[in-house]
Amino acid sequence: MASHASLTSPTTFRISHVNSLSDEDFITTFGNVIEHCSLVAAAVVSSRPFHSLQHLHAEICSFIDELPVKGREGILRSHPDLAGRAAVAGQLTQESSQEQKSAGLGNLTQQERSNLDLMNTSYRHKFGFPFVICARLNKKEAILQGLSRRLHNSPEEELHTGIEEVKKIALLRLKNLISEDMDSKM
Ligand SMILES: NC(=O)N[C@H]1NC(=O)NC1=O
Repeated sequence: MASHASLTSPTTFRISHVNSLSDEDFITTFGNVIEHCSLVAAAVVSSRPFHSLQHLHAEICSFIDELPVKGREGILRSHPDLAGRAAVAGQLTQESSQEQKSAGLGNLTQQERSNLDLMNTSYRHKFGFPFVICARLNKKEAILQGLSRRLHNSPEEELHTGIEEVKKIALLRLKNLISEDMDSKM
């Protein structure tokens, strides 16, 4: 089973190349670093030049942190349920599909699937957004345990925790797209 940061991407860019992309190409390339939220890439494009992958990630995180509650909830709502309807219908983004597979979510027992479905539904009902966790940093057992535990949290705690998970997902997606080599000084 794959562990974190081990998913491969066909192309990795040097940070100098990232800084030289047209705005349009930058948004196309980084448009799904935050799932279905190309607005985030469009927002940080004007912060170039970035001196490193971490710098780009920090700009993305600051933009998200400055959003009002509705905006941060919207980011969470842009994520598909883990092993949910979109996954079953084969409608996940390539990134999400790989991440969910790496956690073993493509390989659930019937019992695990029905637990996950029930808890995903309860979670959405309680908080109004889906349960979000960085699948590449967790195996399916940890995801099920985390979901069961987090269901007891307050909406404020879950908004915070979900967004922190989105930032972890974004960092790993960026690592798939940008090489961290000697060139990362620009
Ligand atoms: N619901 C949810 O956590 N989805 C996400 N997690 C992840 O690692 N990739 C996703 O799409």
